[in-house]
Amino acid sequence: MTRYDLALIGFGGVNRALAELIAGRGDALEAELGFALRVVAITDLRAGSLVRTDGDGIDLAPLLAVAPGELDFSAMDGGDAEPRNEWVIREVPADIVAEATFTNPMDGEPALSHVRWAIEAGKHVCTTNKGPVALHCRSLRELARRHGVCFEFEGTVMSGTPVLRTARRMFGGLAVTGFEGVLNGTSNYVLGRLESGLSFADAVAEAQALGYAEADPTADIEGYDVQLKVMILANEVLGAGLTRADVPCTGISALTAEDVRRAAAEGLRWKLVGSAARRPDGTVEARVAPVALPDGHPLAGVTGPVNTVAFHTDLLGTVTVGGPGAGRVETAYALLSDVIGIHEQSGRAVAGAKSLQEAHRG
Ligand SMILES: NC(=O)C1=CN([C@@H]2O[C@H](COP(=O)(O)OP(=O)(O)OC[C@H]3O[C@@H](n4cnc5c(N)ncnc54)[C@H](OP(=O)(O)O)[C@@H]3O)[C@@H](O)[C@H]2O)C=CC1
Ligand SMILES: N[C@@H](CC=O)C(=O)O
Repeated sequence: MTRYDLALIGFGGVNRALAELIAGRGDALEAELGFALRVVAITDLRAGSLVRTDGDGIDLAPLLAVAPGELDFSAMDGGDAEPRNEWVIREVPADIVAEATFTNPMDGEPALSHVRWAIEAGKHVCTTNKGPVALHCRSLRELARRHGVCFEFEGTVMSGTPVLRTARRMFGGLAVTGFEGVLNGTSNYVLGRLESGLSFADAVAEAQALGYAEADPTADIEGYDVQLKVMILANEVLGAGLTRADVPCTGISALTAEDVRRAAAEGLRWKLVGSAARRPDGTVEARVAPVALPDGHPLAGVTGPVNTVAFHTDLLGTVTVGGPGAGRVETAYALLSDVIGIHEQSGRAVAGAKSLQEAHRG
């Protein structure tokens, strides 16, 4: 039976939920997926680092019993008060690094370094962190290719909803000409709560408590989170090569509760829409802006933390993908789907190597 040893970098909502998945249904996953998962290292800004590479690795249940803000690895066997990220990523023997620290829309750090260190150390990486993917995907992919490892990031767009894999695997032979979508769970949740009478501040606080918001919710409200997601989608699906400067961005902070309620009374729904379209000269135009959509519009009915993106294609017309856009468990599932993707690719690599050996022998 194959086993993957995981190092979790950042132990907030998402990686904690991944640990819960592994602790709660590891055996069922093993039976269904054909591989076991063992967590051998965890680092976190506040909790420090914890490394156990013997036996079953880190015993997750006692950690998960401690409230998130109160975890302290320093007194534990294999623990340290410092988050020794570089040492853990480079030196601790793990197969896969799961990166889920905060998204930095300016330069992608510290996650960019975490991803680079892992790849340089010959480890597969999966991340939900939009910074390194939106800003440095091409160079990280090339680095991963050179080191023969996988670089996976399904959770960076629409959380656990498999929009990137759908576009990559299912759109072969189609020309995608553009897309538009509701791509941020927090702002969409906030707009809905404003409509039902809540204040802006209370609606944002709810989204934070529910695990939808970024560590700094300004990114959700001012649209930077969607800007990164539009870059990732456009670069992956349209081959665009967009930078932040190419994606003008307006968030929802200028909208008042009164604006939202008045629009609703007139049959309009304010949505924060991210879009990209191929111009006739082949370049790609993209933007993020709030739009008041008429009730019948396919994106007008997208509520709460749900996200939806409509891809425009030549052969199928519009293809719409929808599902959870935020949430701890939903995003942890994206990491699990990345691990499954790594398993499939490793399987293919092993099968390829075997058939090559067989060809040489034969
Ligand atoms: N939650 C969601 O719905 C989704 C989240 N994402 C992305 O996933 C990532 C994680 O999200 P989430 O778990 O919700 O965020 P959290 O803020 O809950 O967790 C991030 C954790 O990483 C820790 N951390 C920050 N910097 C470092 C560092 N340098 N070294 C070690 N640990 C560090 C934080 O510590 P401290 O709290 O002390 O700062 C925190 O515990 C983010 O990049 C987010 O954008 C993507 C899709 C959906
Ligand atoms: N803060 C983000 C989380 C997922 O990327 C959102 O609200 O959509």
